[in-house]
Amino acid sequence: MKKNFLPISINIEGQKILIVGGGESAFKKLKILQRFGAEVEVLAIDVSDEIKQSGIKYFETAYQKKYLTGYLMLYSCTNNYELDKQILSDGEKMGVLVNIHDKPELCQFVSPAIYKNGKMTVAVASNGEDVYESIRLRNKISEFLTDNFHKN
Ligand SMILES: C[C@@]1(CC(=O)O)C2=NC(=C\c3[nH]c(c(CCC(=O)O)c3CC(=O)O)Cc3[nH]c(c(CC(=O)O)c3CCC(=O)O)/C=C3\N/C(=C\2)[C@@H](CCC(=O)O)[C@]3(C)CC(=O)O)/[C@H]1CCC(=O)O
Ligand SMILES: NC(=O)c1ccc[n+]([C@@H]2O[C@H](COP(=O)([O-])OP(=O)(O)OC[C@H]3O[C@@H](n4cnc5c(N)ncnc54)[C@H](O)[C@@H]3O)[C@@H](O)[C@H]2O)c1
Repeated sequence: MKKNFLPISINIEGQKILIVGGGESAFKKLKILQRFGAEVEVLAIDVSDEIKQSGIKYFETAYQKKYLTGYLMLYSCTNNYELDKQILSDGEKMGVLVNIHDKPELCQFVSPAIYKNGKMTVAVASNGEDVYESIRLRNKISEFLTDNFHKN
């Protein structure tokens, strides 16, 4: 079924967010979420050293549905498509919003390309259909704003 993603801004200051998967993609996602004040936790069979050293709470274990309790939302960055399908189904049942990294067909929400400067945020998205165009447009906007308004 065709998806229609509504762009909204959610307050995640102090909210618990779970990342399933502990590799490079999970680390990138962690950095973005921390910029917005979330209390991020990571659950994965193997958690990378850079995630361990970032000081966040992590669980080095295999995913199970019971671990979803208490989270506002969840980002899955695993390397297992069947597991990702299961996580989406579990999230829907448990009332946890699910994003499966780079898999729009398994996402309840998608992440836009962001330019953030103080309280102002510009978010560019393509309804999950053309991420490279989102990144290109964000970069153009970012250059324009930096040149015209945010010169140091
Ligand atoms: C904007 C950003 C936000 C973020 O992730 O926070 C984001 N992707 C980012 C980066 C990025 N994504 C990809 C690469 C190349 C990596 C590589 O190949 O090495 C890089 C570059 C990189 O990693 O540097 C590949 C990719 N991504 C998706 C697919 C599948 C597909 O499109 O079908 C494919 C494979 C495409 C192909 O077939 O080639 C899907 C999604 N990516 C989205 C968001 C959502 C759509 C948003 C929208 O509506 O436009 C959506 C639908 C789901 C989601 O993940 O939420 C972040 C910008 C970081 C920044 O610069 O700030
Ligand atoms: N690395 C990138 O830059 C990149 C770029 C584009 C797309 N992707 C996609 O993003 C996803 C993740 O990429 P990555 O490079 O971070 O992968 P990775 O292989 O480094 O990490 C996968 C993580 O999933 C965990 N995992 C697997 N099965 C699990 C289970 N049952 N329970 C708990 N944890 C489990 C592993 O322990 C590991 O920490 C993949 O689908 C990949 O195709 C990654």
